[in-house]
Amino acid sequence: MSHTRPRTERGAFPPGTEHYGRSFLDAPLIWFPAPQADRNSGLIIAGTHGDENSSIVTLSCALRTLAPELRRHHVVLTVNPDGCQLGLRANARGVDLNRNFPAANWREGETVYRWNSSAADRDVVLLTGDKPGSEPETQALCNLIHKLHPAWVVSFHDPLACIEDPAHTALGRWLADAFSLPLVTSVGYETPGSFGSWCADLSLHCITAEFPPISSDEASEKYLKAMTELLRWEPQR
Ligand SMILES: C[C@H](N)C(=O)N[C@H](CCC(=O)O)C(=O)O
Ligand SMILES: N[C@H](CCC[C@H](N)C(=O)O)C(=O)O
Ligand SMILES: [Zn+2]
Repeated sequence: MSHTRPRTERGAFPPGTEHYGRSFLDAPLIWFPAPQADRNSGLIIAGTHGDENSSIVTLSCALRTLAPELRRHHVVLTVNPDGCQLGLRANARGVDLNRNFPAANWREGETVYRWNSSAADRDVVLLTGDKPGSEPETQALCNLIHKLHPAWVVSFHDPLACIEDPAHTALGRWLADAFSLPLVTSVGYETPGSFGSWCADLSLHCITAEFPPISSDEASEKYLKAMTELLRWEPQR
């Protein structure tokens, strides 16, 4: 039996999508439960930053490529659908969701990011939210994780071109090899109130996978095999 659907049948998602809340602008927050779920199932997320499209598209392509009954891990393609619709890093309220998680290190006020990969400085200002976990997209993802108890989470971003796995695990090494990206213990700057900070407070293993600055078109070719294998990854026995 083939592990993949023929290309002609990859236009539509397999059935079985569920909703876990609504965005600020009332878009559905969608997740894709794993047909092969068990206590080892992880959660794969993308689109926390709505302007980081290449991993969203590649993860979508992988979901439509793998024979659905073989998927072991749950997926959220787009944590921040309003940001995607508006072409924003932030959500529709100007909050960087990856600085809004109710982690012990959450900081009130503003945060900054780089305009694009050519920019030397992080000088574009966003908000961190009125309080930890103030945003509906953040709250809904936290609730989904409390319900699912995933064994691990892989969170896709771009364009820093690395696999950040502070815990040095087999999955981190596998990702670095499969995506041909360097394995690091930190992205190299502080991210208070980030998803990874919140996971660390919960002792939930979180790996951040940062694509390089690459188009969705190129990423869907270069990384489709690795992303499809990630959806059914299991540790070597
Ligand atoms: C260049 C891009 N707009 C950006 O902001 N890059 C990083 C953050 C990357 C990410 O959130 O995945 C930055 O340097 O702030
Ligand atoms: N480029 C991402 C890095 C996230 C780092 C990760 N360790 C996390 O805590 O989510 C950001 O600036 O939001
Ligand atoms: Zn990002």
